[in-house]
Amino acid sequence: MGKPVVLRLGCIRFGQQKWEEFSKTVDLIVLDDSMTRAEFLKLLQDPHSKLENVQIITRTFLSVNQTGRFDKEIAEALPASVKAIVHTGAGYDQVDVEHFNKRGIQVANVPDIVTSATADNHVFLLLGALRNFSSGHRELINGNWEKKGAGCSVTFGHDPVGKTVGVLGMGGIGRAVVSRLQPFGFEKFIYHNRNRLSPELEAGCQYVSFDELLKQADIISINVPLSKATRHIIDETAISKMKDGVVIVNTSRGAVIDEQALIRGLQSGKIRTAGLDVFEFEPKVPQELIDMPQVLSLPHMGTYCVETWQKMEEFVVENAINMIEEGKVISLVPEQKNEAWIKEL
Ligand SMILES: O=CC(=O)O
Repeated sequence: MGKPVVLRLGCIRFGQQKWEEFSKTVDLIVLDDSMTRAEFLKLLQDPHSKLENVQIITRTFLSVNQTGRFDKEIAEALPASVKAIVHTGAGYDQVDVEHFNKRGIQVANVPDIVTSATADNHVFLLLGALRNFSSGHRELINGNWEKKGAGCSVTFGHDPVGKTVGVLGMGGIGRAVVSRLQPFGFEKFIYHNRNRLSPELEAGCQYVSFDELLKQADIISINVPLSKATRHIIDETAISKMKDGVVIVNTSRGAVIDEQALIRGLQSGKIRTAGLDVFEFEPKVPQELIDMPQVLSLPHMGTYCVETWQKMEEFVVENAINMIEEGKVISLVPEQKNEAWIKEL
């Protein structure tokens, strides 16, 4: 029997050693970076192409630039040999799981490894937005400190004291954000999830409805995955229910917020400041958001730490090895866990 065939989409940055060892045990296919979606689809459908027997496909977030989303069209075009898609990241919104389900293809992500780095990034943006550090940073970079003197024209920020943080999405990352923020002296932590957590996981945070969270929070910390249910969950209506001068922090996915509504909210002052790592149409960022000094922004760097990234890339290999040896990935995405065909494996 030949070696298992693995297709890797996207490049490896820090986990080369593990990938190199792995590549000795499999037939690893790496496609050219310049490949387009049309070329990828053509290759998948060609019965004589090198992808004919591929069993496992690993992909990175940025490989979407070559292949586009892993949607119905790709799911249906995959050769029958494909048994698993392993995504290098926690958020797998680029993969429409239902269509892979229909074909009995397992989908895996990298859940826990990203938690600390993403939560650190969130806390940086939250404190930075609360303190209006983006405004100060721009004054310094633009030379206004020297010209105008101490304080120049920076807008003052606010203390954590007396403020309520509303956490939308208290999964692993939301909880890590709360535990990091607790020593800073915030007044209260409230959260909203589809389901209430156990008291142990709540760790002193109060469970509230979505509307109550919007109404009570001085700072809204967004940590929900992007899905049909959460796309534009923060829209014009939601923003209108928030406190005047609210701070919004988003490190999950841009499309959780209606970006145009966010811009209007910032322009009117309803939203005082925002800390953003993610944008609705990445890598495109609206000029309004770039120009506003009250927006502290990063180009989706939540997991960009050498150590975290290396572990993510290595975990993808572990998932692939488990698939080869046991017929199952390690970290199956939650929506597949109760599928009958999975239970039979
Ligand atoms: O955005 C990063 C991730 O989903 O891991």
